[in-house]
Amino acid sequence: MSTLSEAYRDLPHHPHHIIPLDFDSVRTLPDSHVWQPTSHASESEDRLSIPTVDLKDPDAGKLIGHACEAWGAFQVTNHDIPLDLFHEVESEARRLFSLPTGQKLKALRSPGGATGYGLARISPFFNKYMWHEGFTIMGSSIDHARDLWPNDYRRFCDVMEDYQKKMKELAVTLMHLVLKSLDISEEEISRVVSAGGDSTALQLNSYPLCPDPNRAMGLAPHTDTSLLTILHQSTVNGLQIFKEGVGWVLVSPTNGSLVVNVGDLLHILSNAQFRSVLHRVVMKENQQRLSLAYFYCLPSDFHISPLALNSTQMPLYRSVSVRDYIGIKAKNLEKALSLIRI
Ligand SMILES: C=C1C[C@]23C[C@@]1(O)CC[C@H]2[C@@]12CCC[C@@](C)(C(=O)O1)[C@H]2[C@@H]3C(=O)O
Ligand SMILES: O=C(O)CCC(=O)C(=O)O
Ligand SMILES: [Fe+2]
Repeated sequence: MSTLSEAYRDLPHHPHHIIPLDFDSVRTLPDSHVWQPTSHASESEDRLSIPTVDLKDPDAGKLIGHACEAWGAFQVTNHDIPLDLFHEVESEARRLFSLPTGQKLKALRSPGGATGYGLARISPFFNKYMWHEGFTIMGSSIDHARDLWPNDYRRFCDVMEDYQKKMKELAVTLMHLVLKSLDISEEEISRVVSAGGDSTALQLNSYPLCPDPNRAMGLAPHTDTSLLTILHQSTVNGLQIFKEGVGWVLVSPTNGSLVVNVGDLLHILSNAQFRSVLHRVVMKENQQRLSLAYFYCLPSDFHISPLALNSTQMPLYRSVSVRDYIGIKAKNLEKALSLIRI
């Protein structure tokens, strides 16, 4: 099996698109980080929100299916992940992002690497920089953590491992419900879900305090490449998802609930019945914002094609390896799905 990180090895980034700004040293927003003002759904539409699904509801599978079809996203409650764990991960993430820039750069993602400290991978597609720094973990974080805290890395690694373990269990539960709602056979469900187990990533996102939040962009519009993404947001607003016919809709953090997004791989697998959701992070508040995004993906040598087809449906996408899809998306951020359309 080929790990997910292998897929990024031949897609090196220029250091300009890896090294974040020294956010602590700037007093005004540099021109390189100034974006056009962002549009927003109207106030009445702003009251719209993505569906919330109680995981203990006997109808959870059906409700998740409807949410994925209508929104490509939902919030999940009653997931049994203790609130304390979110607080511990947030506290370790804060410890990391509050290190001096020179120290954080010791864990910088290498040009062909997938893990470590740096800008979002989508950075090269935009002519302005985002007000964002990230830290990507795939399994153990020991190598980077040792570089950051030579004598004090254990706690960070343990907390991140514990969180990834809990997230994986939740992702497996959600994947079973999602795929069942698509009427995919048990055999196919097991094949997909078991392949996903070792191809996951945890992204710690920080949106530092910004001198001019209205002209900055936290994270530019994108869809995730994953099957599913499970997101925890700190108490600060900023995440918006795009709903056709409505516009950008705010997803406010609610204590303990997690946001689940449909990613491109599930979009392909479901033959576009569940569409990967466009989302972004805007900087409206005068506070640092943190989020934890867990990506449930597939190994790079997995060949993905539409599975949810009845006898009258034609596949909309050709079969493609995850490695090739990531390669296509690395060159064409927005058009990747249309480039594999039959
Ligand atoms: C598994 C992954 C998804 C991701 C690329 C990555 O290897 C780890 C970082 C992820 C992230 C987080 C911020 C947004 C995003 C588009 C990016 O630039 O890096 C996603 C990537 C993705 O979904 O393609
Ligand atoms: O910070 C957020 O709320 C969203 C993060 C995100 O979209 C991502 O990591 O892919
Ligand atoms: Fe995302």
